[in-house]
Amino acid sequence: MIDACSLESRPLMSIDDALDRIEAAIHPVSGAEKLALKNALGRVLAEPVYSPVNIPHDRNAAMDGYAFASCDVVEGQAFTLNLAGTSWAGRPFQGRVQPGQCVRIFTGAVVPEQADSVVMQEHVQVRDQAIHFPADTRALQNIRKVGEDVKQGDLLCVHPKKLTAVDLGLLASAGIDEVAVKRRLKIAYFSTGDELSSVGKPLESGKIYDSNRMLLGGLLEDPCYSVSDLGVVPDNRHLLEDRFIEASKNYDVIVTTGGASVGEADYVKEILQRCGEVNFWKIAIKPGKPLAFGKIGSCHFFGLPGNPVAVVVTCQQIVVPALRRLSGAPSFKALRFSATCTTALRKSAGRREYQRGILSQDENGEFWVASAGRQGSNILSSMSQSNCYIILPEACNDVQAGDKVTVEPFSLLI
Ligand SMILES: Nc1nc2c(c(=O)[nH]1)N[C@H]1C(S)=C(S)[C@@H](COP(=O)(O)OP(=O)(O)OC[C@H]3O[C@@H](n4cnc5c(N)ncnc54)[C@H](O)[C@@H]3O)O[C@H]1N2
Ligand code: MOO
Repeated sequence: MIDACSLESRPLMSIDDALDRIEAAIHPVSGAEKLALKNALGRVLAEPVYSPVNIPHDRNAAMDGYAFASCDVVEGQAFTLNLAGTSWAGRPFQGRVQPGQCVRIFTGAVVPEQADSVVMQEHVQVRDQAIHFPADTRALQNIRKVGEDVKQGDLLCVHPKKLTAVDLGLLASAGIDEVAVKRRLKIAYFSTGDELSSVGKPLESGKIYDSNRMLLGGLLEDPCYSVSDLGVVPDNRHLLEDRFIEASKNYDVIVTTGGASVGEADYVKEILQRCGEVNFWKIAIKPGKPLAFGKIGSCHFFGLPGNPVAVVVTCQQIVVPALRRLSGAPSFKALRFSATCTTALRKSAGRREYQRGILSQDENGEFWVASAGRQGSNILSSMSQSNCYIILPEACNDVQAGDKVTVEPFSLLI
């Protein structure tokens, strides 16, 4: 698709252009499967769901109290009605409410057909079977109408939608016990590098523990993905090429880390070019510059840089949005807003930087952010201590304490 030499000499592509190229290259999977509702949390709905019923199904009481007919009320006058029986939630009153009668009723219980009002029990006086209603009793209150939440035939859940706990509750309230969801994506990831040793083994001289597979395993945890850890592949052209080709036959997406740059043992982009297509390589972000995106056969390929923080940033900012698109989920924009930076930040113009920050909110609602410390793309400890990205635009230089910066919290809870 693109030749290697021209890739080397180009100015770096912006992350916005890279995201546009990914959007153009990736189309949602078409396969779907039926799932029991209780197993569908986090999955992407494959078709819209309409309600087969009215919710509520029956008129029912919103309060514990007494149900009566408004025609028994003379406005502005106290009145007394005789108790005809009880309507329990799940066990409706079976008889007819005659003029001059009322029914004991509990929240959620069906309101007898002849009644149109419920008064809270705190507002009446009970003497034997006679219920005394005060002069200020209001009729036509405290009744939930048939279909007031959802009407039969209404759209319950739009598609595409990633089903939340609330959606499952809503679908259950309509009696739906099975939904059609998009099939799960098959994703493989592996680390590349001769220096890597898996955790659990003693560390030989010159080796480091492989943290990237642990990172990716966590970052790619999602009910829409079936994720396979394919281990560590050494820096060997033939082995790597074999692994790429083999994995591309069995997975929708391959994510690798390491070997994406220009060192003598960095083979990822070269092999991707030989056995597939490179869509782009290198983007103007820090960390994460030497990211390679392309395809081998029908399998999408993300070659992430080896530095662990670059893995986190590229996975969150680039791979996850791409996977969401492929899974059929609607696109999702992370919340970004302005905060006052309390520390100076080093930055040179050129690449967009995703610095690690610690965000807080004061009692006046103002947002403040401080650097989480050292920003090297090998410094995973400051990433672990941070709770947001401080996003510094390409053209931005050093930031002074007191400057406004854009932040993106890792979660909505800071
Ligand atoms: N001459 C240049 N050198 C480098 C450039 C450049 O443009 N010109 N870019 C730098 C940038 S930016 C990055 S990011 C790294 C990325 O390099 P690679 O993707 O080729 O990654 P490696 O060289 O394999 O590893 C980099 C670093 O990360 C450690 N690593 C690798 N895998 C793991 C793992 N699974 N767990 C933990 N740590 C890992 C590795 O040991 C290296 O220290 O290139 C710069 N160089
Ligand atoms: O892009 Mo690298 O991740 O800056 O260090």
